[in-house]
Amino acid sequence: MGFHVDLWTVTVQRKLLNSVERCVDEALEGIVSSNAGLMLLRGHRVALRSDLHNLKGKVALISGGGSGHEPAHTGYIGRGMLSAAVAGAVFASPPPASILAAIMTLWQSGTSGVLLLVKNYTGDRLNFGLAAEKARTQGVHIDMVVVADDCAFTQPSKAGRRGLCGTVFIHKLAGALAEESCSLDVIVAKVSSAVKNIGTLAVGLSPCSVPGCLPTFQLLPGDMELGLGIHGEPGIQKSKIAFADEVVNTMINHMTDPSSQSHLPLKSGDTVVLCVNNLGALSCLEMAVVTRSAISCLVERGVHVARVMSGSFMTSLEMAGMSLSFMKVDEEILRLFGPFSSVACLVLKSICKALIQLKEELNALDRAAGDGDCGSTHDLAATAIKEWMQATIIPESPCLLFNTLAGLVEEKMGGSSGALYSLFLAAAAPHLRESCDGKDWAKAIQAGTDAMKKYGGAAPGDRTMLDALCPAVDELMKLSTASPSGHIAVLQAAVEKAELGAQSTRDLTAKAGRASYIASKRLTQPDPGAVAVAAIFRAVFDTLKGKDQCSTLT
Ligand SMILES: Nc1ncnc2c1ncn2[C@@H]1O[C@H](COP(=O)(O)OP(=O)(O)O)[C@@H](O)[C@H]1O
Ligand SMILES: O=C[C@H](O)COP(=O)(O)O
Ligand SMILES: [Mg+2]
Ligand SMILES: [Mn+2]
Repeated sequence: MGFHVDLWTVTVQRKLLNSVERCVDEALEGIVSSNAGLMLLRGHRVALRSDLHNLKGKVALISGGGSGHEPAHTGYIGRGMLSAAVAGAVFASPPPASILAAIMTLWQSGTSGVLLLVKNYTGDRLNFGLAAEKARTQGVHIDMVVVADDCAFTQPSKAGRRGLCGTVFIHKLAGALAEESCSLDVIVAKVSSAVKNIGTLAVGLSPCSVPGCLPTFQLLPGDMELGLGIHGEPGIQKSKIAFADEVVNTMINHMTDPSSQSHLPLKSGDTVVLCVNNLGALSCLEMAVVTRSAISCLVERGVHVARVMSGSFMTSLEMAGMSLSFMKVDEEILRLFGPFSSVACLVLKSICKALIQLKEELNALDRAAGDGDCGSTHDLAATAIKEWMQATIIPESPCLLFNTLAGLVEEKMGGSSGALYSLFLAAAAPHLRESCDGKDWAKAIQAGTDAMKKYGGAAPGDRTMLDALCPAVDELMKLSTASPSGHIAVLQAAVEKAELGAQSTRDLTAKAGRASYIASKRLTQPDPGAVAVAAIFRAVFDTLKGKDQCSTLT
C-alpha cells in the first residue's frame, strides 16, 4: 500500500499553521492580541502603536515588507522604535494601499512627518515609493530611507545590496531620534549617514520554505551556503560546514575585504554595535557559541564592541543559519542606541568619583559618630561599581541596572549603609520595569526610601542618611507631574533639600545607628551617611544638568 503524501503534507503540515492563505493574518492577530501596546488597522495587514496620541508632534516611523522575517517588522513597534509596520504575504512586498493607509492614519493623528524605513528589495522600493508619492499629493510631510547592508556580493548588481538585519539598527536609531522630537529632515540625514556604516553577511545550513511551497533551495547535509539572502536567495559560495570560529572569521574577513565594493571598512580602534541574528532554526547553544566567536574575532582586530544583540531579529522562516551585522558608531550614535545607559554611565561615573573623593571626610565624620568606616564603605561601593562598568555593558533597562547595583552594593559595600542602599535599589527596581517616565521614577524612589525606613527602623529626625534623603524625595515626587523638560528643576530642588538636610543633622539627637550610643554633646558634626546621600544627589544633578540633550533619565 503506497503512501499518498501530497504537497500539503510535505510542506505546510511541517509547519504548525491553519492555512497558507491566512497564516500572515493569523500571525498578526496573535502578535497584536498578545501586546497591549499594539493595534491592527482594520482591513489591512498593518499593526500600529495603540498610543498614537503620544506621537503628536513627533515623526512617525513605518517599516515593513514581506512576512516570514519575524519579529521584523511588527515586533519593532513601540516607544523609541517603529510607529507602524506593514506586512506583505510571506516573502512578498505589501500592497501600496495598505502602506498608504498606515501613512495617513499616522499623519492624521498629528505626527509632524512620516519616515518610511525600507529594506532594499525592488518590490518594497516600488510599493513604499508609490504610497509615499500618493501621500505627498495629500500634503503629507514624508520621506523614505532604503537600507542596503548586504556584504555578500563584491560587485553588487544594479538592484544594489540587499536589505538585511542591519535594518533593525536603523529602526533603533530613527526611533531614538524621533523620540527626542527631531525633525524629519534631521532623522533622514542622520539615518542615511548611519546606513553607510552597516554591514551584514549571512550563512545558511538549511533552506527555508514558504508555507505551501517546497524549500527555496537545496543544501546537502553537511554543506553550508555563505552570503545567502533572507528569502533563501543564493549566496556567494557553498562549502562544507566548518567550526564556528572559522566560519565567523571567514565572514568578517569577507565583510571587511577592501577589494569588495560591498565591504565595511573596519580598523583597529573602531567601535561597533554587533548583532548576531538567528535566521530561524539555529539552537540557542549554537547562537551563544557564534556570539562568542564574533565578539572575540572583532576584539582580536582591536575593534571595541560597545553593544551586542544576539537572538532572532530578522529571520528567514525555519532556516538554520545566522547573519552577522555590525555598525560603526560614535558617541552620539551610541547614546541614541542606548539613551538611558549612556546617561546612566555618566551619572554612575560622577557618583563614584564624588564618593571616592569624600572617603577621608566621611571616615572622619564617622570616627566622631560611629566606627570610622563610612567613607571606606562608600569607597568600596564606588570602586566595585567602577570595576563593573569597565567589565560590562550597562543595561538599557533601569530596572535591570538597579537590581545589578543592589547586588553589587550588598556584596561589596559592607556596613549598615551597604545593606540600606541595597534595600533601596532592590525595592525601587520593580517600579522601573515597564517604563521609566517621571511618575515611575517618583514611585521607585519612594519605594526605595520606604524600604530603608521599614527595615532600618529609623525615621527622619533620627540623625541618619534619611535626613538628607527624605526631604529630597519629597521634592522628587513632583517628577510625577512635571514635564520631562522640567525634571532638571525638580532635581535641583531635591539636591538643595538633601544638602540642607545633611547639614541639619549637626543639631539632631541620634536615635538610630551607632551614633545613638554616643552622647549628644559629642555629636557636633553632620551625619556621614547624610553627607554621602547629599553628595550622590549633587553628582546626579551636575551630570544631568551638563548633558543638554538629556535633562532627564526617562
Ligand atoms: N537604621 C538606619 N537607617 C538609616 N540610616 C542609617 C541607619 N543606621 C545607620 N544609618 C546610616 O549609616 C551611616 C553609617 O554607615 P556605615 O558606616 O557604612 O555603617 P556602619 O554604621 O554599620 O559602620 C550613618 O551615618 C547613617 O547615616
Ligand atoms: O520579503 C520580501 C521583501 O520585503 C520584498 O520582496 P519582493 O521585492 O521580492 O516583493
Ligand atoms: Mg560605620
Ligand atoms: Mn522579505
